[in-house]
Amino acid sequence: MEGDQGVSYEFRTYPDREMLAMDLANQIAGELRAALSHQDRAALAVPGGTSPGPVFDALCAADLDWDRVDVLLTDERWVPESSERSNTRLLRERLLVERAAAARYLPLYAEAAEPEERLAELAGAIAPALPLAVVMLGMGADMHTASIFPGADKLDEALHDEAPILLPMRAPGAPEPRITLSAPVLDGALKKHLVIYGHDKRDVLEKAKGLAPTEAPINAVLDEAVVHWAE
Ligand SMILES: O=C1O[C@H](COP(=O)(O)O)[C@@H](O)[C@H](O)[C@H]1O
Repeated sequence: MEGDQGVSYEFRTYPDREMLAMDLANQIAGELRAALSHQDRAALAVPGGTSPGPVFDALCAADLDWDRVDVLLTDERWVPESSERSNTRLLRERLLVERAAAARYLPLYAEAAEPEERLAELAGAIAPALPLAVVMLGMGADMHTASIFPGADKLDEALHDEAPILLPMRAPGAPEPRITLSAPVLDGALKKHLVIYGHDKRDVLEKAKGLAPTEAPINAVLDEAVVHWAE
């Protein structure tokens, strides 16, 4: 296990991204099966961005009771699904296909100019699905995870122990408003996986060690997680 200051995680290195994607998809499928063996439904939260696509490609074919799985994003850019920047679009194209098409999708976006207009309604649909059985996370070069960015307007609220399920978020590095699951919801998942590729992100994770979550939001969700890394 690596980490410090109360944040301890396992770091797994893979020979390449393909192996990482296959192995992680198998692990997540196994964790969902295990959850479904003792509960009616299980929730899986997944990131958007550039990293998760290959894992989705493998996971969508997993043999499990997808009709008892709730799938949601860890965060969304406040853009319609027609946008290239929509995380929902990625999910629909690469995860909610094949066997996984039977899963129930809990959206983080609904048509409105600003996330605040639909926040209560979206959070209300997610509440019964919690706690998450499994969360897969990504991390940006600025140490953000989901849409919990350093310097964001609602950073403190999102990190707070009593944070609501969902928060709208605006940050200097994010071109559009965001909506994100809060840190306690992400951290409360029974199984947590972080996927990162390349030496730059490995260095970023190393530099995050010892930093407060306000500087390195990834530290708010990393304890007891498994980090999956390939070049
Ligand atoms: O904007 C986002 O960025 C992070 C990291 O994305 P990546 O492309 O560097 O993997 C992602 O985890 C998050 O879901 C997404 O909205």
